[in-house]
Amino acid sequence: MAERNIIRTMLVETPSIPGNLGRLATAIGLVGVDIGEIETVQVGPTSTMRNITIHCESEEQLEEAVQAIHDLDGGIRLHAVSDEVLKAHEGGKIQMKSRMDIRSLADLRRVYTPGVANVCKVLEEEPDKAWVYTSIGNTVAIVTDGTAILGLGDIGPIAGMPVMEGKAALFDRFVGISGVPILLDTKDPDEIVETVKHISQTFGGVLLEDIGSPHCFEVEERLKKELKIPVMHDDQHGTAVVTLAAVISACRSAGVDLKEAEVGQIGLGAAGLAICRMFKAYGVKGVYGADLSDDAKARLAEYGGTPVDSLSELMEQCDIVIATTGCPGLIKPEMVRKGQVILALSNPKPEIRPEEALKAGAAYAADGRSVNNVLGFPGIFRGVLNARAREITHPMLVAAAEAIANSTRPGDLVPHPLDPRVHEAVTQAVERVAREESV
Ligand SMILES: NC(=O)c1ccc[n+]([C@@H]2O[C@H](COP(=O)([O-])OP(=O)(O)OC[C@H]3O[C@@H](n4cnc5c(N)ncnc54)[C@H](O)[C@@H]3O)[C@@H](O)[C@H]2O)c1
Ligand SMILES: O=C(O)C[C@H](O)C(=O)O
Ligand SMILES: [Mg+2]
Repeated sequence: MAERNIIRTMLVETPSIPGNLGRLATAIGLVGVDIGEIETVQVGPTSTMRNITIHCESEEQLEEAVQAIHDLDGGIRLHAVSDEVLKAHEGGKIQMKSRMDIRSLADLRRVYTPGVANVCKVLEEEPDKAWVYTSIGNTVAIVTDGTAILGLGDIGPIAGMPVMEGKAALFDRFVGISGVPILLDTKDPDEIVETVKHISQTFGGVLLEDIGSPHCFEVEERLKKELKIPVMHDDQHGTAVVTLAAVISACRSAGVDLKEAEVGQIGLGAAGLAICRMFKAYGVKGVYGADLSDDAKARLAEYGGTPVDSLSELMEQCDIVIATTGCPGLIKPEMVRKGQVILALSNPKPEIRPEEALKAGAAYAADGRSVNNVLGFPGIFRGVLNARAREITHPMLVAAAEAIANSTRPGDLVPHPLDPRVHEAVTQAVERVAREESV
């Protein structure tokens, strides 16, 4: 099936004559557009108004659908076409809310002055109690400099805010953590590190998001060293955790020993390099990697991977291929080898669509919508915050990957992100390792 990323809602009026809705649906379907929800908004004496959600491959296809409805006779009328996704973003996706009700003067005095002063004094004497008497221990900064927003590139922090708000919404929804987006107007590693250090007391942890390579490596390493709270670059380690989980599942289903498999990676930036490091540490012997940048390939070699110059050579050689380039359509169906596992993880569009890869002979294929770090980062942070761990360690990440793989139904590569059990399983696994490490 083709990628249908353009989602619109059409407000259509149909005269109340049986068969009209069928004619309308047929006209839309004939131009190749998918129909999603249909909501009846008004039933009048002579006609019915409905909101019809459609999923299109391109703007041209959307135009064709609009024209097809205009061409219908019998009084069917298209009143409006709206972008519901854009509309859903009006006002933003998150907000800071009070957990206390303030209705009486007594409430006011408890929440605010003078009552609050006593709490301040308690914390002055014992700052550690901030984890009990403030929201710090349940709040994570989501920090970006806007340099690698999804696969859209260096589009700046403001353009990246919808992604950061999305991550905050996921934190809240899956593990009850308050995520606070922080947009940095600098790409300079020294300035990023200094800024995050100066604001870090506000938070129980720091999630670095969509910070491009190679400066993301230095930024994360320095912050991990200099801060007393857990820091994780999601695009590196969140992605590596989920990728390892998907590959463990694929190998289980196929009866293949992952350690003996040949793994090929296309794109060795933040995500790609961390995946290589994770696989090598897991004991995978053959990790091969291609990238446009020689520096990126040199970094792969430092971690024990083998750089490869040609994409087709890599595709030919490897049992498992993982792409994180941000380059849609980079893998052509004719490059796919029968029986391969293909994870084309770039968002918003993959290097090859799973349907295409499977048709071309892949045994398992997935894209970045399902093999997505949303399966990892919420539970990883919940786990370390529960245990009050000061850092996120490699054994915690491996435990998270195994928890995700163990929560996967036979035949699937990863669990569904809306299944609360996966976030609970990751939380418990990470918390257990964190507590073991602290004794
Ligand atoms: N599914 C997920 O959970 C997930 C997580 C993180 C990143 N990603 C996706 O991975 C992609 C990369 O993200 P990143 O943070 O690693 O970015 P990045 O900029 O750090 O790395 C991208 C790398 O790909 C290389 N590259 C670009 N075009 C290439 C080509 N044609 N052939 C070979 N190499 C090429 C670049 O040189 C760079 O080293 C993005 O599209 C992002 O959405 C997905
Ligand atoms: O944001 C996502 O959906 C995953 C990942 O962090 C990415 O940058 O693509
Ligand atoms: Mg990201």
